[in-house]
Amino acid sequence: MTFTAFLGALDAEIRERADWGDVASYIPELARIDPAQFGIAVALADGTMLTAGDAEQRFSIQSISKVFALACVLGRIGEQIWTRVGREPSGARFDSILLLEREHGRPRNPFINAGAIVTTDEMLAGRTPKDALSEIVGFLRTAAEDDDIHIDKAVAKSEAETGFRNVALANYLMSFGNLRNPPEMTLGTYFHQCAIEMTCVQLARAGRMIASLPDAPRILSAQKIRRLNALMMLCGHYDGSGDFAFRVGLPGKSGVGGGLLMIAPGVASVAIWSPGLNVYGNSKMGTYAAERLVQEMGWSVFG
Ligand SMILES: NC(=O)CC[C@H](N)C(=O)O
Repeated sequence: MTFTAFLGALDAEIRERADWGDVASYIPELARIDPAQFGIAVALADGTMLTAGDAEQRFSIQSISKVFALACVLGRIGEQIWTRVGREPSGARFDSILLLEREHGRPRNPFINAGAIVTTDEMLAGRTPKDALSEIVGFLRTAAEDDDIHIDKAVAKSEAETGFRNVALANYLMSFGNLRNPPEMTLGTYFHQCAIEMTCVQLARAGRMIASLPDAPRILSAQKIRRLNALMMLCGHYDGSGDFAFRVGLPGKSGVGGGLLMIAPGVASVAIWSPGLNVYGNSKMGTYAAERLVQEMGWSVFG
């Protein structure tokens, strides 16, 4: 079977299934989305892009934005970010507040909400929310070589109205002196960053630089690429990170909009979208598709 035929068969198989998982209900704009959708785009080292299903459908990238925000901050202040946020798996839900008290307001890693709020706060150093957001969106446009990438303001507004846990996290960070800007300013920026929408094709293109594909724009140093991959492998799926490594064996980052960016270093950048989520808040069918794809292609970094 050719690679394209495999992706088509995977799409057809998934569409037969009834267990899509549940869409994120705590963000009303995301709660309205039909979970029975699936798209996949694979950018390969030879420059080809293979797709199946709803690969051209825009979706809310949500926490996948955390990888690109971190890449911006690493470019801006480098190692200093690690004084404010750790780089260990949390073993807790993406929006958990539990460890923050015990660890004196230093979030475990930049891919859980508390850590990403700190990263966004750092993006705001010396600039307006508008400028910080322009930098993140601009970074994604450069990485994808596609200017048609935008923020869905309705999703940002929707989350701002109901994101009470993030409000709690930001205030808690502030109480430990680990937030420099007013919580509402940092959160407003964070909600807009999470509300960036992209298609699977755009996201797979943006991921090419993290996969070190030859045709990717050279924006990140080799060391930063290694570190982003390490963090994605260990922390990219919250308390489901171990399960993802066990089942799939590649660095990845999920978002509560049902998106999944997965990196086969030197080989491929893969974006998958299916909005129904599993118990960890990661795409249910997306994770299944990732597992099937990696098995078929033998892409696990563990051989
Ligand atoms: N897991 C996610 O994608 C979480 C992102 C979402 N904007 C939140 O903060 O809750």
